[in-house]
Amino acid sequence: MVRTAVAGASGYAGGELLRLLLGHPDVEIGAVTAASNAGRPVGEVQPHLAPLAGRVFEETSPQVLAGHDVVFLALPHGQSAAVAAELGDGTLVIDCGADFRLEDAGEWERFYGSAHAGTWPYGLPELPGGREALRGSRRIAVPGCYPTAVSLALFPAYAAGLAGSDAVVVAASGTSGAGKAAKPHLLGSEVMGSAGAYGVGGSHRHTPEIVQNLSAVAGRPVRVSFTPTLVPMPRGILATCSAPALPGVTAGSLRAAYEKAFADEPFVHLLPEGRQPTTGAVVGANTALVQVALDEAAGRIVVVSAIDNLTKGTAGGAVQSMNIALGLPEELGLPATGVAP
Ligand SMILES: NC(=O)C1=CN([C@@H]2O[C@H](COP(=O)(O)OP(=O)(O)OC[C@H]3O[C@@H](n4cnc5c(N)ncnc54)[C@H](OP(=O)(O)O)[C@@H]3O)[C@@H](O)[C@H]2O)C=CC1
Ligand SMILES: CC(=O)N[C@@H](CCC(=O)OP(=O)(O)O)C(=O)O
Repeated sequence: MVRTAVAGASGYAGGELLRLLLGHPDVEIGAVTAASNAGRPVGEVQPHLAPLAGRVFEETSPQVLAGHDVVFLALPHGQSAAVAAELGDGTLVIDCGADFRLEDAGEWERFYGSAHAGTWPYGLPELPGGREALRGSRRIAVPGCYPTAVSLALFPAYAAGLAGSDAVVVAASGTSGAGKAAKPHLLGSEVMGSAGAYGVGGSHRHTPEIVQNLSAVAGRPVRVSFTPTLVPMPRGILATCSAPALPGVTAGSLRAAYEKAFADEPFVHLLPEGRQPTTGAVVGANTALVQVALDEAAGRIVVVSAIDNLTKGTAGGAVQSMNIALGLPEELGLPATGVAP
């Protein structure tokens, strides 16, 4: 059995990690740690995790996290590096935060306003070369939830050389993407029955991560205009992405590129023509649904993807990457089906 610990287990990402780890046949759950909730029973804070109800959150410290095969970090940005530094190379550390995702230190400093901690292998196995980067790794940076939805949607077009360099993305997210901590704009009375944009004008910190992924696949710089929006639902991201269609691209060649890219992917499904992804269909699933179309009049490739931000967008992606790093079957313990209605 693989002995795991979850730091930040009282939060949304930590709670989703625990839900998935409870269903993983090769895993046992060791330490579950928190900050302000340390000392409280898990059942009080995460009532959906009934099998762990009697456990108590411990403090997040190197001593508590020592002695595990795998440590998942689901901590606020900037907290991971100090914790990871205390965990030796014998431990697989999987960071759900942003600290180790970006390769460009300048971009990190520009968007996060602090010193760059470094770069770890990136936990999006579906990207070209993604699995190879993770096998045997002892450190993994889990992608941001928007970059997961957007990169899965657009990388096949860039990998096949079908798309020009200017991508435009508008993505809607459920409120759990913002974490559990109380924030005025997330009050029920502010969010219910209302949708709005934020991080407009290229200022959202996921922009450089999306640029990094698509540029690596394209082999040239890709510019991305990314606008996130907040919509009144607890979970889910719906990303509507477009890029110029290069000369000669047809609806047939585009669809063929996407069919090829996802043919062997256990968790990414290209929907039959005419059906569109919905977030409701992936709630609780480690699945991305994708549809692609050619807008001939506009000369643009349009791709829509849907994920659950907490599952494929965070915790599911983290467990999938753990499986690959440890040489376990990639799909082990991961739900591919959603909860409906
Ligand atoms: N929510 C999402 O969809 C996604 C989240 N992530 C990433 O996952 C990480 C966690 O996010 P999320 O679960 O949403 O956030 P939450 O606010 O829901 O949870 C944060 C967790 O971190 C703990 N914590 C807070 N401050 C500290 C500290 N100084 N030291 C140690 N622990 C601390 C909290 O403990 P306590 O509550 O006990 O104070 C809680 O367990 C973030 O880095 C986020 O970027 C990544 C992708 C998507
Ligand atoms: C709705 C909402 O607020 N979403 C978050 C993104 C969540 C996520 O993936 O972010 P990390 O980079 O923090 O891991 C945001 O826009 O900041």
